[in-house]
Amino acid sequence: MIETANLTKKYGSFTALNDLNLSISEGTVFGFVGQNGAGKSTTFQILATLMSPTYGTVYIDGLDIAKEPAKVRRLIGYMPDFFGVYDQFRAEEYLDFYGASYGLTVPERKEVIPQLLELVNLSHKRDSYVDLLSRGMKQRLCLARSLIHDPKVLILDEPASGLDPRARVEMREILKELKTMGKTIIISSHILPELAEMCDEIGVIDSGKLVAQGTVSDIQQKLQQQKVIIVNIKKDVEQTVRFFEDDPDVGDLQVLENGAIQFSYRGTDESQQALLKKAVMADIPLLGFSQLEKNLEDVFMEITRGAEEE
Ligand SMILES: Nc1ncnc2c1ncn2[C@@H]1O[C@H](COP(=O)(O)OP(=O)(O)OP(=O)(O)O)[C@@H](O)[C@H]1O
Repeated sequence: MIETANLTKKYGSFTALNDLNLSISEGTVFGFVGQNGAGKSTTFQILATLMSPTYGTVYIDGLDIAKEPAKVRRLIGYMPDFFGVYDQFRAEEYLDFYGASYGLTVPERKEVIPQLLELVNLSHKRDSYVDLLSRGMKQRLCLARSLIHDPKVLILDEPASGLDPRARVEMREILKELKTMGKTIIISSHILPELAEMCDEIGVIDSGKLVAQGTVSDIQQKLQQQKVIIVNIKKDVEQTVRFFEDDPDVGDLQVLENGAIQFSYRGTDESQQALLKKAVMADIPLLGFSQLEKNLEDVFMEITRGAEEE
């Protein structure tokens, strides 16, 4: 549904996007994650036909966005990260204004606007002035606005930013509903765990490059090839350190304050099993031998740091 090839954007001599290749199939909720300044908004503005790339192509539903931008705009709903709301409008009027600008007739608007207000839980605020709505409500209204012409594809730039946990959960529930309606959704955030909960696939962008793409578990697995092992012992620290240091797959070994030994391990699951067996046979007084689970935030920090060091 969304295909980018070698997408590159330069601002003067600064490269904000560097050969970005994305492939997002229909009905997918795709999370686009990266730190501040990674290139998320730049990508989204290009996808939304608001900015031209310096180089590269984008196809949305088979249409080349450079050649048929008007058709593409009918297909997409875009929610920018900063949105101006027209404060003098009430919520319902605001949607009516956008509906009219998309060419919806009065009867069409009368039908669709109550449905959208219901979808984003704002039916009770239909007559409230937009500037009196809370941040979360404004964000939901903006989402409703991006849906007014029933687009197939939604491009949502940090829709959950600045929301409190409750408002984030509400936003997540709405996105789930949109997914069941068959929409293809690309959504950005700088918080990986937040996206992981609601997305089928994740792309990680760093300094304008896509550094990882796949399902959340794919990415986690890929990044956990270098494991961290913790060995708990109460005695024979030196002998234990020597034993593990002898293994070629062990690195960065250190004795922690609580006396446990920690090291990184490059071997396979099978060789890890063999190492544990060998330790038991060698009478190492093991109390514990465990693999440190990295959480998603650790994983994200690791990949983005990795790209910086290249
Ligand atoms: N109009 C512009 N002129 C020059 N540089 C720009 C312009 N717009 C963005 N940049 C730079 O391009 C890089 C990518 O910016 P972009 O807004 O796409 O990042 P982002 O991932 O959306 O960040 P954030 O999470 O902070 O919104 C940044 O270094 C930014 O400073």
